[in-house]
Amino acid sequence: MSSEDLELRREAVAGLGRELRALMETVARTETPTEVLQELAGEVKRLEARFTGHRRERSEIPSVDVFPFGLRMYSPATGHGSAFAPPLEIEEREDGYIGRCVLGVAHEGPPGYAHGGMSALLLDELMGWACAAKGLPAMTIALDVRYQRPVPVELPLLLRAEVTGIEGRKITVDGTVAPESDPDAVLVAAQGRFVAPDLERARSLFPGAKNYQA
Ligand SMILES: CCCCCCCCCCCCCCCC(=O)SCCNC(=O)CCNC(=O)[C@H](O)C(C)(C)COP(=O)(O)OP(=O)(O)OC[C@H]1O[C@@H](n2cnc3c(N)ncnc32)[C@H](O)[C@@H]1OP(=O)(O)O
Repeated sequence: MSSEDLELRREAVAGLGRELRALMETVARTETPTEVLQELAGEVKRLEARFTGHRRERSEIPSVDVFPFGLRMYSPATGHGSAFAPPLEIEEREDGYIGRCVLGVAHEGPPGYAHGGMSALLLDELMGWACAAKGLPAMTIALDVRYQRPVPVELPLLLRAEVTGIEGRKITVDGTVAPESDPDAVLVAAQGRFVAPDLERARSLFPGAKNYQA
């Protein structure tokens, strides 16, 4: 695919993702009549049939992605093509990574607050980016999440992740979730342990990743 075609496709994937997220939020909030819901289910099913062409296999890397060090368009945390992702917008800083997002009612656990799994998901992802920035694309082996205060939905959030230790292929990372307006008022604090798989293990886990060098 030419670079212009790739850019166009990424824009199309992101555009569809944006509309799907808006739809998920509407669905999670609606009290529309039952018969309308029944009709809409049929319409959505018909829409699904319009996704023709190649359907990627389990381990296949999407044509719009850069794996393992880059863009993941369908990541449930950062993917602009994902209906489920907030999506988390991430930015590299000198001391690690920060992420920004606003969660919706579709991400609710307790009414008005985010599901605890969402905080864990977003922190896990951001911590993974912090590992990759050290040249160690890694997988989580442990995640200790402390929920200090509930995370309101519809509130701009600031997430931080910082590598605190590297021992061979093992990495420890600290992460937090806070309101963007008050970054010191930590709502969730986490510590993650990651392992960068060795080359042989990485090749067998991710057969779709071409030309990967450790
Ligand atoms: C081709 C491209 C490649 C790219 C590379 C990956 C990129 C990836 C991108 C993911 C994008 C981010 C997304 C968010 C992060 C997820 O969500 S990751 C998904 C959740 N995590 C998992 O599924 C991981 C499951 N665990 C595993 O598959 C294996 O443990 C791993 C992580 C592949 C490591 O396997 P390995 O390379 O064979 O490591 P191994 O030699 O057994 O162990 C190395 C050291 O780590 C320790 N260790 C390993 N596993 C564990 C464990 N589970 N518990 C405790 N200690 C452990 C060992 O004891 C050993 O310690 P030492 O003896 O050296 O002191």
